[in-house]
Formats: sequence, structure tokens, C-alpha cells
Amino acid sequence: MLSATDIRKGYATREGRIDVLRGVSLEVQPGEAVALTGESGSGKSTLMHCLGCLDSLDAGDVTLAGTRLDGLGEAERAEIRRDRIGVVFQSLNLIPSLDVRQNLAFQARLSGRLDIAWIEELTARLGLEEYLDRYPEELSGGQQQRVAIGRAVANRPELLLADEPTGNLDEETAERVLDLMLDLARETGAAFLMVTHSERHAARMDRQLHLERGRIA
Ligand SMILES: Nc1ncnc2c1ncn2[C@@H]1O[C@H](COP(=O)(O)OP(=O)(O)OP(=O)(O)O)[C@@H](O)[C@H]1O
Repeated sequence: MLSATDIRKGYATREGRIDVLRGVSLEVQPGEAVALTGESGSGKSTLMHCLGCLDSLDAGDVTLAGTRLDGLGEAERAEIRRDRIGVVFQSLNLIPSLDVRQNLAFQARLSGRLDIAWIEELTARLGLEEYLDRYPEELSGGQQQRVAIGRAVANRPELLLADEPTGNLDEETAERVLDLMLDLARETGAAFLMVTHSERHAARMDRQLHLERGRIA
């Protein structure tokens, strides 16, 4: 289970300090899919980075299946990111020098948990069979998106974070991609948190959280 208690996070900007998260608490159970909504600039991406161990908190704590993430050293945080968290962010961060097959297996291989049968199943379900030997730059945006999703779940993460994963896809493709993410998250038992601006997509999740004025409204 993912649990966050009273997270606070701000930034120093040229105009002074801004407090983006002002005490955010939430819980996501294993196998549960939760939508995170909120106006542009409300801090959704900041929260995802804090939960994904990609940024430090100013205060509060995040616990992932019994492990407290704050207070860990950088090496331990990197290990948790690699082994226990899958992310699909707007910048997909596929590795340009690796082909699709290698990108899909990359994180799982690093963790020493490569399951070839599962990667093959993901490849088929994501419709990537014919692209396995291609490099990211040779794929369309939607195809790259599917590789990023495959890579994020290849490790069967305990926490799956997606920041507008269908944002630049046409509506029909977006629906299919969302269906797949929901199925994969439920099957692997991941706690799944997804930022979306689409009310329709938010309604497909088990529950919705709305971020407003730095807190869950
Ligand atoms: N590294 C940073 N330094 C300074 N300010 C930042 C930084 N990252 C984000 N911000 C500010 O923090 C606020 C929240 O940004 P964030 O990206 O979390 O919002 P968001 O809800 O994800 O927005 P959107 O829906 O537009 O993607 C914004 O005012 C943004 O300008």
C-alpha cells in the first residue's frame, strides 16, 4: 500500500518561495486505481515526483508497503525506484540507444527480476511485436507510450505512477491504453495513481482525488 502523510513541498523561485503542496495525505491500496485531478499548476506533477522517490519532501512522509521513503539515502532511493516503482511520465524517458525489446526489459534486468514470459505477454498485449527491433525515434508517439507502459509494469511494481499517460493520444487510442493500464495494474496488484485532465478517464478509475490549493480537496 502507498501511504502519504502531510506532505509539504515548495520551491524557491525568483519571485520568492512558493508552497505547492501544503499538507497532502492520501492512501492507495494494492490493486486500486486512483485518479489525481486538479487545475494546471496545482501541484499534481510535484506530488507524483515526491511519491515516486524522484524528489525530496520538505516535510511529511511517504510509506510504500511498509518502507518509509523519506530519510533514505540516494542509493536506497534509486534502488526503490528501480525495483518497486513504475512510472509513465510526460517525457517518456525511453533510452534512445536501446531498441524496443531492450527498453522493455531494461528496468527488470537491472533489478535481476527479468521474466521473459511476462515481457513476451506484455509485448503481445501492447501490440508491439512488430516493433521490437526498432529504436524509440523510429516509433510514433502512441507506440512510444505503449513501450513506456510496458517498461513500467515489466517489473510488477508495487506502485505505478502515470502523469497524463494518454495526454497526446487520440481518444480511441487513449481509451485502449487506459484499459490496458487498468488491467495490468489490477493483475499485478500495483497501487495505481494517474494524473488526468479527462473527466471521462478519471471516472474509469476506482476513486478520484482532487488537488486544490496545495491540499486534497
Ligand atoms: N522545479 C521547480 N522550480 C520552481 N517552481 C516549480 C518547479 N516545478 C514546479 N514548479 C511550480 O510549482 C507549481 C506546481 O507545478 P506542477 O508541475 O506540479 O503542477 P501540475 O498540477 O502538474 O500542472 P499541469 O497540470 O500544468 O501539468 C507551479 O506553479 C510550477 O510553476
